[in-house]
Amino acid sequence: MAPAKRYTLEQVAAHNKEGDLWIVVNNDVYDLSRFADLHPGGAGVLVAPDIAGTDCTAAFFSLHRSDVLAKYAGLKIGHLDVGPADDRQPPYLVPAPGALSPAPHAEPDWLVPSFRSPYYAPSHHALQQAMRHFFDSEVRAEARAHELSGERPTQKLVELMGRPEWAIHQMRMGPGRHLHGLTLPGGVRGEDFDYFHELVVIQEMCRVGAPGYMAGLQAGMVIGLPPVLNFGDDKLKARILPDVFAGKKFISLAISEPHAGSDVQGITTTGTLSPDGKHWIVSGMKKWITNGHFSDHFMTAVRTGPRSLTMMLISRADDEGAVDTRKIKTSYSAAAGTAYVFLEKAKVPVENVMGGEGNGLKVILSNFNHERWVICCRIARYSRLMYEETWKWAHLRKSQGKRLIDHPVVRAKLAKMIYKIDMGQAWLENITYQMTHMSYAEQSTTLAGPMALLKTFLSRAGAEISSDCVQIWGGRGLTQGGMGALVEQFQRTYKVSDSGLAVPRGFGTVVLTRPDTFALQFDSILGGSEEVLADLGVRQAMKRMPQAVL
Ligand code: HEM
Repeated sequence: MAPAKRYTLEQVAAHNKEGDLWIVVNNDVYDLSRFADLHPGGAGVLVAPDIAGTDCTAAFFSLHRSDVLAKYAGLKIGHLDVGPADDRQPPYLVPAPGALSPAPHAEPDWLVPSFRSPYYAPSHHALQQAMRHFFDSEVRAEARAHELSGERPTQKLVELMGRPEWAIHQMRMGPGRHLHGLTLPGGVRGEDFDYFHELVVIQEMCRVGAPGYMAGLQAGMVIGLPPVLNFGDDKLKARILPDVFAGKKFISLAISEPHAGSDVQGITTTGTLSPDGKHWIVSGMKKWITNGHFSDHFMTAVRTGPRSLTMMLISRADDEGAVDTRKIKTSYSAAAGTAYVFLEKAKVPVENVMGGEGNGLKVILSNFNHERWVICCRIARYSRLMYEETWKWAHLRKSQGKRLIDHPVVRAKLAKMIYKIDMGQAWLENITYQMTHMSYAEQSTTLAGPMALLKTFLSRAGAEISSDCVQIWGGRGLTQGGMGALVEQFQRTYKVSDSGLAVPRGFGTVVLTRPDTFALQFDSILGGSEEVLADLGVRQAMKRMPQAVL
């Protein structure tokens, strides 16, 4: 490759008018002669005397994200000649794909070079590096574009994630036999994959900063597939798992309904056994089904008797025409494919029943702790990303002659963000450590309360961080795209992270009201999640209280 051309500032200055317009940004020279009329910020700003033909790096970075330079790399014609090669360090640091952020507190402590952690081994670091590189270079650009446009993730990308060398869909299902025999990114042995590895995958995904798009990227699988893994027989697993893990087929969890969003007892989707006993005939309607619009399979809660709820796998291909879906408009990105699912006498083979007839509640509840933990990993990382965005912005943006960071009121808000994100991550890692050392049954009894309180804390902290970020960003925190894009998205979508996978599917919190009945509360739509989960945490603690303590 020929060496890039080098220009002096004097040479650049000669191109300073409409039709012949060069500028310097971060030691690179751009020819904007033909782009000026297409510039989203207008041509006028570019031909202004303090911009045209000058090094306008500071002005540029106070108005654009560094992604803009990557997207418009074709406008670059060479480098600024700044003397000996050793001096050519650009004024603004744009981290390369895969790099750690140099901004303080932008990474959890275990990734800060001078910090030590008892939880993470070399294999966690190796996986983190591989995941960071993958998501920065393969996913970020598509994710941010589709978050705005509402397009679902491309099939090409979903299949790339499913390739054996990445196995990302498999890793998102957590530790287990489905990973055995695999060599995972970073050289991690499938048998060694633990909850900290899973945490790494989830948190690296979140860093891309596109919550609706990320929901479109197999979130339905994360909540819809566990019953197949935990209750499906070998034949069913062999039929369903390979294509889902390869990213060729999609699965959703289909529980919530328009009339029974918060109360599973009210589920009206009904199944009756066919006269030959070979099929369930299922009719009804589901709502808020994440990925539903493009899913091939639906893990569906079906009423099979007055007091009997049964989970069954309903596939479009099993009864073409009996399963239909329609997209629902949401406040988060349409990329999530949130949908209605209509079932019209769908014929479901009896072998597709999960965990036995009438055991639907057991199947649903079996994944609740894990699902809440996944949500905690997500909110913790999204909140940190919002802090990072705002911290960097506070250094770029000037107001009243000072940078925002030089105002005590802004620093006070950043301080609150930092202690919340670092506390949340530390608590999350402690709980994750307990998970790696407990049996599933032990986790259910011992960790349900702490997990509920952790999620309450993280979702409350996320709401407060989002609000403080918008205050600092001002109007840019309220307009889509551009500098404040991530903060704007988060204030509009953190309820999705808050209740995570629960909002789209309609349930978040299980409240055991009587031993034989239960209600599932919407997590954040009705605003009850924090209160309900906090109460669950306290009630779980009450169970552990001896009869009398003086
Ligand atoms: C390589 C050169 C440039 C490219 C490729 C570029 C591209 C863009 C793009 C894509 C946007 C839309 C918002 C976003 O995605 O961030 C934008 C907005 C804007 N640009 Fe540029 N731009 C360049 C240089 C400049 C320069 C030198 C200035 C003058 C200081 C400028 C001023 C603006 C303004 C005022 C906006 C609107 C910002 C807002 O809505 O807050 N641009 N530019």
